[in-house]
Amino acid sequence: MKLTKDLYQTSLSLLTDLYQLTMAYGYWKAGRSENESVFHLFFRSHPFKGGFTIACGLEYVIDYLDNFKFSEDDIAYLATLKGNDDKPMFEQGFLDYLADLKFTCDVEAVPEGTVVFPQEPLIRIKGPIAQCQLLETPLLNIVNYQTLVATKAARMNLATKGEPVLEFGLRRAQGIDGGLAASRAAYIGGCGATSNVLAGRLFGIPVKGTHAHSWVMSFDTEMDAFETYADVLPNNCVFLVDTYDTVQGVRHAVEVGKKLRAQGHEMIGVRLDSGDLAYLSIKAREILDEAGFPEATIVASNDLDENIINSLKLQDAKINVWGIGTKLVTAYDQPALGGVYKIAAMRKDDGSWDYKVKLSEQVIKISNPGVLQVRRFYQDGEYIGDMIFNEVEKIPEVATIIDPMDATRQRDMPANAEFKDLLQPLFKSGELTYRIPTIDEVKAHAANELKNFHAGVKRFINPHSYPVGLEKTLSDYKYDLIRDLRKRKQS
Ligand SMILES: Nc1ncnc2c1ncn2[C@@H]1O[C@H](COP(=O)(O)OP(=O)(O)OP(=O)(O)O)[C@@H](O)[C@H]1O
Ligand SMILES: O=P(O)(O)OC[C@H]1O[C@H](OP(=O)(O)OP(=O)(O)O)[C@H](O)[C@@H]1O
Ligand SMILES: O=C(O)c1cccnc1
Ligand SMILES: [Mg+2]
Repeated sequence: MKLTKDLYQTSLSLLTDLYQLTMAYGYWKAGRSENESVFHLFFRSHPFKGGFTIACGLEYVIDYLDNFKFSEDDIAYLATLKGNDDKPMFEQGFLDYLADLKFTCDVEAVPEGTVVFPQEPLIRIKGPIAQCQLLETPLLNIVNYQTLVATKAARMNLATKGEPVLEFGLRRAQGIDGGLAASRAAYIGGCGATSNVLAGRLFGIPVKGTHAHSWVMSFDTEMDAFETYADVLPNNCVFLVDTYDTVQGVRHAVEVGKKLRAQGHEMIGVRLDSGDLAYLSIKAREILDEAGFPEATIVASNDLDENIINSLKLQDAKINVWGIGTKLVTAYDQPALGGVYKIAAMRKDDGSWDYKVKLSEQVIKISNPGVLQVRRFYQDGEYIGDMIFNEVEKIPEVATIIDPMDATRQRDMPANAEFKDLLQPLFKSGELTYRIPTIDEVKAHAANELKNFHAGVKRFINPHSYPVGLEKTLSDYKYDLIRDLRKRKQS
């Protein structure tokens, strides 16, 4: 395969599971492909046993939808697919339909960087069912991973309490696109910069870095290595001090730092990459301070995550910059977000909606019917609860929310609370109507959002569960529908 030509210049419309295409074929053949439907993309529980999730990936989704089209090359490939009888899987009429297909859906979504909760639709797609169906896999592929990594990054940045986190993960990321998407999501989640130069180029993220052990090892002495680096990049010196003996390494950095200063440059600092990072950072701080480098930064790296950062903070570690790779970009302790995409309504001939529910023995897996919107209530600058409601039905004055997992848990939102609706219009009849924010706006939005939640939601151990519920008439309707479906199942 010629990687760049075949993979990166192809249309992404085939980036879907085969069953989406066979279902689209079925809808078309049965004369149902244009029937209007509503699908929601949502997840069922927070990753990392946490209390919050940062929505991410929407700009990719917008780009995907805006370019959604089957090229001649795609159609030619689909024409080669065969069924079990060795005959073409799809008839020509369907391939012609795909070749002429234009994206015509209405799309609403929660802006990237917004803090979101289980059961809340992140994206809502309304339009011809064949189109909605084809989008399930690519949308989940994009949103699940970026949301996961943005959330992991936010947790790590909460742990460092404002000290910069540098994302160093490219070498451990899940392939080429994984590496790029991770760098983007990590930046949105709060990281200050990435080592990934292509991500810097593509997304406008700051790039930063130090040097590796190989640099030191390629010289006869550590001093030689530091001095040569200082000659070449006098304004970019973060010396990696742990190749042989960390304390000795810090002393060598100080010596080179003094020479740099005499030449009018300032050493940025040192990096620790092994050993007891609490003990060694305290020791390094002492040496640097005594030698007249109180401003020198101490960067730490080595399999860090939010829990180790917390522990290092408790040990009074003197680390000011945190380099994190593997555990960030692989979302190490939970490598996938279980986001799903479910149908929630079909338009009837008389123009009204036929609402849909997926039954399950597990309450958490019963889907929510309706054309859903999320209303977030706030009081005195703090978010107090979210209400999932059916936008096309009238709702009572008093906002009562009912826990979708336990109908006995309900509460009324105060009448004087302010609110905002989270899902914003992106596409109207297939036309993009949304101003795509810059990545720095998205990052700032995520940081602001997190500030507005009670600290309990953000703690790592047994986080407070923020109130999210179904609006009362929606909840009642859902239970009626479930009872109805169960009765039908029995008969
Ligand atoms: N003071 C500390 N408290 C808690 N965790 C720490 C502390 N210092 C380092 N760690 C973490 O402990 C792990 C140490 O990993 P490991 O046992 O491989 O040691 P190492 O220093 O990398 O060893 P080596 O010297 O062989 O490279 C890393 O995840 C590191 O972030
Ligand atoms: O530890 P991470 O969070 O993944 O951060 C990135 C790591 O990548 C580099 O070393 P690498 O892991 O390639 O080698 P080493 O750990 O064996 O030195 C670097 O020195 C960091 O330790
Ligand atoms: O610049 C660094 O220090 C760096 C970059 C990638 C991985 N580890 C460290
Ligand atoms: Mg390593």
